[in-house]
Amino acid sequence: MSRLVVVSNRLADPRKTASGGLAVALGQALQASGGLWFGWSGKVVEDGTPGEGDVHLQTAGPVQLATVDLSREDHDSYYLGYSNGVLWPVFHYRLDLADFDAGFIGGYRRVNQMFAHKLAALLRPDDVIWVHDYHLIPLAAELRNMGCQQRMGFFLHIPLPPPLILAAVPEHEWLMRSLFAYDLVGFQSEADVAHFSRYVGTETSADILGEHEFRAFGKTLQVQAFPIGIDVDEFTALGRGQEAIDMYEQMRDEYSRRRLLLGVERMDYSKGLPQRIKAFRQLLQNYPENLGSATLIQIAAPSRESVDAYAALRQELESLCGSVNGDFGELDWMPVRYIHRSVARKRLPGLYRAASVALVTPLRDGMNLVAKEFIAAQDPEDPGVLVLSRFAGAAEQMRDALLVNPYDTTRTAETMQRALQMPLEERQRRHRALLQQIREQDVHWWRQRFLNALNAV
Ligand SMILES: O=P(O)(O)OC[C@H]1O[C@H](O[C@H]2O[C@H](CO)[C@@H](O)[C@H](O)[C@H]2O)[C@H](O)[C@@H](O)[C@@H]1O
Ligand SMILES: O=c1ccn([C@@H]2O[C@H](COP(=O)(O)OP(=O)(O)O)[C@@H](O)[C@H]2O)c(=O)[nH]1
Repeated sequence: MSRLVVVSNRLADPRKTASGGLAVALGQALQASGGLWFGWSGKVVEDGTPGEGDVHLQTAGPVQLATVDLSREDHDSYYLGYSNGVLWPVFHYRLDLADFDAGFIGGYRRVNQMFAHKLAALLRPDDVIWVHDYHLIPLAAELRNMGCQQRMGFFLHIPLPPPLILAAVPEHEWLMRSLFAYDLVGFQSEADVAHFSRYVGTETSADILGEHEFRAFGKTLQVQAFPIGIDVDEFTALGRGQEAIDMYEQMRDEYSRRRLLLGVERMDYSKGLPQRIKAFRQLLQNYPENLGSATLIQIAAPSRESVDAYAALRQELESLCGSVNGDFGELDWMPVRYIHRSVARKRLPGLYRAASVALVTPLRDGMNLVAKEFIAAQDPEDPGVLVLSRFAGAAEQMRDALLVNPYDTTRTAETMQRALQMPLEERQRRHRALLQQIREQDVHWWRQRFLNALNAV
């Protein structure tokens, strides 16, 4: 049987809990199949030489980890600069936040070439290679240049924007052409597939052979939606752990007289945090019965803090939380509990279970695994309600959540109120349907479907 080789910028020891959706999901997927996981070690070498980095090999259960260090210059131009300063904002429709510094692309190409070079030395002829995310779009093209002929698939964890937005990236043609070095490209949603198809139709001379098949640059490419899921059983088991139980009991006691609304994410402008706080303010203003009761716990885990847009977001969010607390808080009640730290994944199920309402309201999100984890953590007899942005990839699957447009503050506040007031029978019915959905399309289903499609090419 072929060995699975997974390549991603971010990786984590699959035996330990990780934060960040990609590392969590790939850890779970690889734990099941075994194989090699190749990526950045997370280490930055201050005086390292650009384009060079040591490879560290480590065995973690059925998975072999191969990680590469990055020099400071490579980290800043490839990871912070091009990946998170250009591709991330543009792919999340935020042209206003993109920093099109011409210096970044050199680092992006250099690191992709270095990854290809280091990875090629570890490959076997019958390996199946699965590359992940926007950091590594040109990796297959680099591997092919070096003569690698293995099957290669690519999965984009973030959204693909419509062609006219994508075209704002100066190197868009090169990036999209690079995708044709893969045998299969997967996106999170049907909307992303439609954007790819429109791009190919309007910006290239490719032939559209079918809904999922494109031919260009002498190569045929399969493209499909593969919405990522979670390991529901693993997450349920995490919920039975002592850390989660302690967290649940602590929250339940503290909020026995109050209603808890919860937001959990990385501090990222794609997650719609300021808009959420504004909607929560309106909830307190328009529905005064919530005063002294409704409490929003907002976990905003630090992320990519050296990118300017992230530092600005932090300031804006802290000022909004402060003003809601100043205007509405009482000596014995603060409406917003904002925490700029990550919560260990082991404790999260307890926090989710204690919440009456989860607010998952990104302005744009590839998928959003928190939405799925929240459903997995609920007590089916007395479940909380999921308020979900229609702009999260998860909204294509999770139709029984309360879907909102996070830009529409008044309606989002109205939906928060509806969630807080939802009768038990409706909560149970919606939760049942959502739980069934996340069970059917879980992380194992995602991995199997992608790999089956890749093997069938
Ligand atoms: O690695 P970081 O820069 O610290 O960022 C964390 C990850 O963020 C993004 O996650 C995405 O993948 C999730 C799983 O498919 C998906 O649910 C979410 O909507 C995406 O935003 C990013 O795509 C990853 O590469 C990062 O590792
Ligand atoms: O304080 C935190 C915040 C997030 N997470 C985890 O990080 C992942 C976030 O994934 P998601 O797809 O929601 O968003 P991303 O951060 O990948 O954009 C989820 O598994 C969360 O449980 C965590 O463990 N602690």
